[in-house]
Amino acid sequence: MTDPIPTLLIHTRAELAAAVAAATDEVAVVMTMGALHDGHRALIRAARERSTFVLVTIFVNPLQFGPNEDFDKYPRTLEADLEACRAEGVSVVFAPGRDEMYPGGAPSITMNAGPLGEILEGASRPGHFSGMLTVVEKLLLLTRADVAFFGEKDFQQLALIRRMAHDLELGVEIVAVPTVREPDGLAMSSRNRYLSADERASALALSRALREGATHTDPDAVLAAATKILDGEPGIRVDYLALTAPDLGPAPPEGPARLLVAARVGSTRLIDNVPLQLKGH
Ligand SMILES: Nc1ncnc2c1ncn2[C@@H]1O[C@H](COP(=O)(O)OP(=O)(O)OP(=O)(O)O)[C@@H](O)[C@H]1O
Ligand SMILES: CC(C)(CO)[C@@H](O)C(=O)[O-]
Ligand code: BAL
Repeated sequence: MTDPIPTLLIHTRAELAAAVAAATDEVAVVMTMGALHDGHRALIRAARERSTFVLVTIFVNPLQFGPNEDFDKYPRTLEADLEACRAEGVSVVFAPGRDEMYPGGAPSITMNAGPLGEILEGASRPGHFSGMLTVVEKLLLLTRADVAFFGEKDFQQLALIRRMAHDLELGVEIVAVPTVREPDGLAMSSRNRYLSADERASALALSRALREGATHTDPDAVLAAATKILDGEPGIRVDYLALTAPDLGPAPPEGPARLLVAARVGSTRLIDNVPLQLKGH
């Protein structure tokens, strides 16, 4: 059903300030890099349940891409994104250009993601989390967000944003939304559109491995079951398979814990994770 309030598309900080000043409800923010899919729409719906004023940001942030990553080819689909936002009753879409986000060029002062920014995704993508946190912090301030919604699909990102909000007293509530999957289990991701049919079939090994691992309650059995499936799929190159606690520290003997995976399928890098119920032993 289309919301009766038309979605406003804006590109500048001045327009954003005016839109936020006119808000008559909590400012509920969903940050994205565009190429919206049903995972993003779940975030938007969660935000809509919370507030009548939902603000979606669309910005492919150059600061969080490494020199050999996919910044240039990252899908940019503003018209379709706007349609999705209209259908979900979004009040405002803020889609700034690079100069609007980083006037004067790349900032000389950026966020430090700390030790949690160095492991897993951070080890494979140096500087990624510093760039991500820098833009998230700027967007939280520019939107004057009361509450912001992030997907569990990017679990380490979510953990870091929570920690930044806590450690720096940002005064914003961070809400996590569970991962939305395709019917066959593949976690939705804008990068799935890079996959050929064969690569997509290979990519299913990630969710299958996590699902199989999560049927076990002993950490060694979890890892062994997941590894067996990943090793049996020649079309992927595993970057890491890791069992961690919710804050991404070492896993405790009792749950809750999480199983995370990252792998390359052709030239596409995908990530996924699931919660675990571990038993003490
Ligand atoms: N399948 C999903 N389920 C729930 N949330 C998701 C899903 N995919 C992305 N999100 C969330 O949407 C927000 C914006 O993510 P982003 O625009 O990077 O999309 P993406 O699909 O993760 O893209 P990519 O993985 O290609 O970078 C993030 O909070 C992210 O965790
Ligand atoms: C949070 C985010 C929008 C910051 O650029 C991005 O990392 C993403 O889309 O997950
Ligand atoms: N989806 C997380 C943002 C990134 O991969 O750059």
